[in-house]
Amino acid sequence: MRLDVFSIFPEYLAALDLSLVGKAAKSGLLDVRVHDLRDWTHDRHRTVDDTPSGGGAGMVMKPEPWGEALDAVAPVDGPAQPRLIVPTPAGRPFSQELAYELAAEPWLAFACGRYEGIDARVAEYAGERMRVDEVSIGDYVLNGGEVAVLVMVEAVARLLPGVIGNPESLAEESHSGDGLLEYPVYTKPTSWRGHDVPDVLLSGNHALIAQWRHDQAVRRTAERRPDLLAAWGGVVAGKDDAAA
Ligand SMILES: Nc1cc(-c2ccc3cc[nH]c3c2)n[nH]1
Repeated sequence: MRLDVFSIFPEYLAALDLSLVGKAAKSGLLDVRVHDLRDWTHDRHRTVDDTPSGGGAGMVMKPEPWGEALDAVAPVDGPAQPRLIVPTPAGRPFSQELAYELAAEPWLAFACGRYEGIDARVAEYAGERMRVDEVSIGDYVLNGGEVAVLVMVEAVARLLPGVIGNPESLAEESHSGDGLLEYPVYTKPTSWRGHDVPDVLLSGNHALIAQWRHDQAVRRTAERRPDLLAAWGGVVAGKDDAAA
């Protein structure tokens, strides 16, 4: 997978050189290219923003640098076009389902906005030749798209074959196949500062352990994300079990 990221703070994306994504890039599973949007400005101040049409507070990102950046990185007459992801509080919710969908794309491009956002015509223009998704990573407001891109790139990259060591662990995560939150995990020591690992996990009885983990996942989901439980539609062992 090729990933292009456009930002006026390219150093913000240095985190993509680390850990899982960094290793995937070094191994050739990912081709990560970070671009400074100001490389497509032509004035002495490398201007990327201007006042909002119609008035209002703050500044808006000018369309021209974005148009030139997209044309340079994904030429109109090129052999392929990326899927463009634009982080915004006004976007469709990012989800594990969308992460899996994006992980199947050969080429993603991320447009990091700043100020009050990017001139709306940029997404319109890009939409004439590539798929554009305006995406929110949650109902809270950041100062720019860079953090959202780091979140989405990590969520997507870890789904790529060969990126994480044990693909089986993907199946048991929160928001994975069964729609429940993941169960609590423990390791050694079995007793720590007066807190013990649940006995069932030391029993060696794999059927009992699996049942306990499922029950814990249902309980957690009922307590913390009743909305997911409704969607899950599974039979809760008993009202008391889930709520206790
Ligand atoms: N989910 C979410 C996205 C954002 C976001 C994304 C881009 C920009 C550009 C300027 N402010 C921004 C905020 N906040 N919260």
